[in-house]
Amino acid sequence: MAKRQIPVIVLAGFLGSGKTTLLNHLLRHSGGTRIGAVVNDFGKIEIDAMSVAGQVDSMVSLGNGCLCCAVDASELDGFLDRLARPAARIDVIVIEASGLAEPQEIIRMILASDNDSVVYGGLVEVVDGAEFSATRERHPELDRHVGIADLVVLNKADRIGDETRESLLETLAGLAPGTPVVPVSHGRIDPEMLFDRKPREDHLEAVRQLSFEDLLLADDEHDREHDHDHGEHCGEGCDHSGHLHSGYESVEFRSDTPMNPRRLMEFLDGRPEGLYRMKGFVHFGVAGHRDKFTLHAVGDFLRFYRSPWARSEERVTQMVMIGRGIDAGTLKAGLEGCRDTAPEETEEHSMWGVLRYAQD
Ligand SMILES: Nc1nc2c(ncn2[C@@H]2O[C@H](COP(=O)(O)OP(=O)(O)OP(=O)(O)O)[C@@H](O)[C@H]2O)c(=O)[nH]1
Repeated sequence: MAKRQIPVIVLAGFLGSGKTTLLNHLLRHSGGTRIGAVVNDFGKIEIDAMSVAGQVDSMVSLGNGCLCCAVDASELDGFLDRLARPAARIDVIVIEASGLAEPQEIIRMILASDNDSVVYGGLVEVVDGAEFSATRERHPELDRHVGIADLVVLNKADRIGDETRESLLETLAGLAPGTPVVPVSHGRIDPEMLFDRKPREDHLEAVRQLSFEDLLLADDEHDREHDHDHGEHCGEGCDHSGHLHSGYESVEFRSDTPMNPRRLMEFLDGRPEGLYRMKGFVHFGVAGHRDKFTLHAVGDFLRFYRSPWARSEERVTQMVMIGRGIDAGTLKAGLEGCRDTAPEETEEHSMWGVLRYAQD
């Protein structure tokens, strides 16, 4: 009998298009299918990895830099080996590329892998319905990404009208003739479009039999060992010219001191144009608002998602900012100026500005 190979699906799409949202949707609706995820964050603080962890059967994180530029593909190979080993009983592997990755480079790495337990399973390109037209003007490379996709997900359908949607569908059909394009909101595609779901009972059985602690622990160790300083850009020694991420940099910010809501909103309102993407978690510590506020900014879009902190979670603010022509020093200084050493004295109405953009 032929050996069963595990499909490796690449999930790509520009910054903030909804890849993590789609991956989380797949993980929640996988039925009995065991998904292994490889998450590639562009910034040093692994916000995407943190947003996916806990929902997935097994995850490895390729943080800090762009996978597509890895000089040495063996790191990805090592991760694929780990996820594909029979004991992990993974049915499908999804690689969430960073929002600035060149998908064809990742596909090339998968095809070049000498692991015969895995097989390239296709490219899913997520398109941000609200931003695509503008982003495409700045980054004509995106047309090529759509062109090589096996499935195009026109996401954020809820943010566009019928006319825009029809016009985008037409544009996408022109860029990828014959490729299915599915308009959705919040990445809610039918998982069967990507893989055959197995019955739930088998899944429960599998979960009972297996612990993935070892994999996660091994990842931590691996991350420590490979804490190579790629610099705040992608890396030295790789030729980025013509790559989507050329000129982009990421800036990280972390604070144990809570943030003042009013000052943070002023900072966000005045964020520079080149700062396209922000994501992270904010701790305000203001009475009545001591929850975790997950922050997402994509272009002009800004949203806080409010949720309780997990018991084990540190109450810290962590943020990644990605953009072009941004000044790391100015951004960090701006955020440092938002720190609030006495949040207990901050009046509750200071939160109003934040709450206007918040949802539970
Ligand atoms: N209104 C709306 N918001 C969405 C939809 N899908 C995702 N979002 C929001 O868009 C923001 C970015 O979503 P992510 O899933 O983090 O995007 P991403 O592609 O993983 O982002 P990067 O990894 O930074 O490239 C978040 O605030 C999501 O909640 C959608 O269909 N509609």
